[in-house]
Amino acid sequence: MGSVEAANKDANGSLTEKNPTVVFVLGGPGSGKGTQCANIVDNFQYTHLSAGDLLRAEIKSGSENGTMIQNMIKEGKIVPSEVTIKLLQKAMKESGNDKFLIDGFPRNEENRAAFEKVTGIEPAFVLFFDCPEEEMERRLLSRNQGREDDNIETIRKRFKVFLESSLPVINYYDAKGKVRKINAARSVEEVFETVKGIFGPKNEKAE
Ligand SMILES: Nc1ncnc2c1ncn2[C@@H]1O[C@H](COP(=O)(O)OP(=O)(O)OP(=O)(O)O)[C@@H](O)[C@H]1O
Ligand SMILES: Nc1ccn([C@@H]2O[C@H](COP(=O)(O)O)[C@@H](O)[C@H]2O)c(=O)n1
Repeated sequence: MGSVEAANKDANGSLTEKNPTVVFVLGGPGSGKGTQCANIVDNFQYTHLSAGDLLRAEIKSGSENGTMIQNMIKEGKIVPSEVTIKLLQKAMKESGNDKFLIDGFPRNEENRAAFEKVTGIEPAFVLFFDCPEEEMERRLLSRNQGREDDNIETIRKRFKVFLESSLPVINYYDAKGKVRKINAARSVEEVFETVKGIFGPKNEKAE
């Protein structure tokens, strides 16, 4: 048996010897996080969990939190950690995997500290997709997925929240040497070449 110090908590917050590997995937709205996560899942043994997708699914499910979440998303605000972390824990448990790309989380200091406290999990590293606002704005306005927050008014609010609340989280992990910063203002293929180099051959899926 390993030491308790070496142990993590499982998705329900109980101590376990199992060590899930978590990679946080961060970057501004429209920087290409979801697109690159899909490529990573195709090539490596990771499960992709998008906090935004989980919150949108929660609205659709008719949950009692649905209206609150919908209003927060429309305003580009960050939903309280308690809600998002519960959704992430459930999805982690249901996946049966132990390697996760957690996309769009932690979005602020409250998200970061609460996740660490509740799960005991520290990320292996943090992918940071760095992209100029003008490019992110162009991408979001032509995404055409019917998202209620892909309008110029909400996009501006999301950019502000990214700068004020999410960048400090990236800086926190950068000070710990955990950030892998990627120039996201290139083609999807070029960005993925860099991403592949970060994951390396170890977790690559067999052909
Ligand atoms: N490197 C790229 N070059 C051009 N367009 C891209 C690139 N990466 C993604 N896109 C497109 O930009 C849009 C936003 O990409 P994506 O949804 O992956 O971003 P995101 O960071 O996950 O956004 P959000 O945080 O808003 O969910 C999509 O329409 C996607 O097809
Ligand atoms: N940790 C998070 C992640 C997302 N949200 C809310 O969802 C919106 C959309 O997120 P995407 O990652 O899909 O762009 C985001 O603007 C927030 O309103 C959240 O609250 N907490």
